Amino acid sequence: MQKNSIKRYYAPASTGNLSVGFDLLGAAFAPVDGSLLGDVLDILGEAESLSLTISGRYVHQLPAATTDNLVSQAFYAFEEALGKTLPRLQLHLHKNLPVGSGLGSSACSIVVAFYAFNDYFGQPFSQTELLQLMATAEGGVSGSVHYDNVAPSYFGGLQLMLPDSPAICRSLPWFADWQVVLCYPGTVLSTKAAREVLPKQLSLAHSIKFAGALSRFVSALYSSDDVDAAAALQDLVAEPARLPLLPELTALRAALTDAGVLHLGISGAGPTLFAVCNSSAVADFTAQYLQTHYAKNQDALTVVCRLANTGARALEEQACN
Ligand SMILES: Nc1ncnc2c1ncn2[C@@H]1O[C@H](COP(=O)(O)OP(=O)(O)OP(=O)(O)O)[C@@H](O)[C@H]1O
Ligand SMILES: N[C@@H](CCO)C(=O)O
Repeated sequence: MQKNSIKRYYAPASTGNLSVGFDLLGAAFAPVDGSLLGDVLDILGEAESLSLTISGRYVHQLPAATTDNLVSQAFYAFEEALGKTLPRLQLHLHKNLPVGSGLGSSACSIVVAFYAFNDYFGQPFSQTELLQLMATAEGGVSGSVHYDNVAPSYFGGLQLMLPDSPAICRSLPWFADWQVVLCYPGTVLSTKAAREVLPKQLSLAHSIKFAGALSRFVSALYSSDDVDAAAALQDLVAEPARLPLLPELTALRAALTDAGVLHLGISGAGPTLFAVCNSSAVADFTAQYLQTHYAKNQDALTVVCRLANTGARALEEQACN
């Protein structure tokens, strides 16, 4: 029997904001146990028309029509940006991230799709062009263009957005001993809805405080000052407005701070929470604590992670009959 090879691509989960940098900071994460946490896209071959099949733990949270899937939409956006008709692909998405979770689920599917198409069709777009296409697609979902999920999912690491500079974002240092526990409770919170509650304006004093906290965090990273970096992790923009959507946060933060957690914050637009820890013992305790006190149903997901040093990539080619 003849064997065909399928092309397999992966992009990691991400946390936008990282509390201190609303819309300007984002990090990609990978489980400490070496497993993958993100969506996988297979290009099975070419066909007369575009097709998309989907499997995975969170397939039930996706729109029923595959034409509404961001992966299908990414194909047509990629083709339109290229300005020429492309061969139709047979695609299969492994939907491993929960939708409307704050784990950058939409960004993850978008990133893996654009990355895969660019690789498959011979890299017609530069990294910056591809990032812009990803951000535009993400903006179509959330209602406004922000790079803090697509950039880390594409490049990996902790990314600072610099939208007015040619590179759009830059990688920041991180602390080797920092682990991040991600806990998705199993309930859906749409990014669009969580953005509608945000303040439309900030006062001058508030803007200065926000800029000061982000500058303090970035400066602490470059100075290898983990104590000051942890102290700077304060959300002065989104959290006050979103707290009514996540009423458990205050009590969880108090309990986990007592247990040695450096910071507990909202991952992206929520409802996932992220906890920064500087030892495996505290991270493991935190994962158990959040799973017991924050997880709400069978869709819940709690993972102890480290920063993902690599972002979107091709996985080893798979042989199939
Ligand atoms: N492949 C896909 N992955 C994720 N969402 C998809 C996909 N295809 C279509 N969608 C739709 O896109 C929307 C994604 O919503 P939203 O941006 O709130 O989720 P999210 O990306 O998980 O959140 P966040 O950006 O806060 O992490 C949903 O309406 C969902 O049905
Ligand atoms: N910065 C975005 C991230 C969404 O995941 C927000 O908080 O709305």
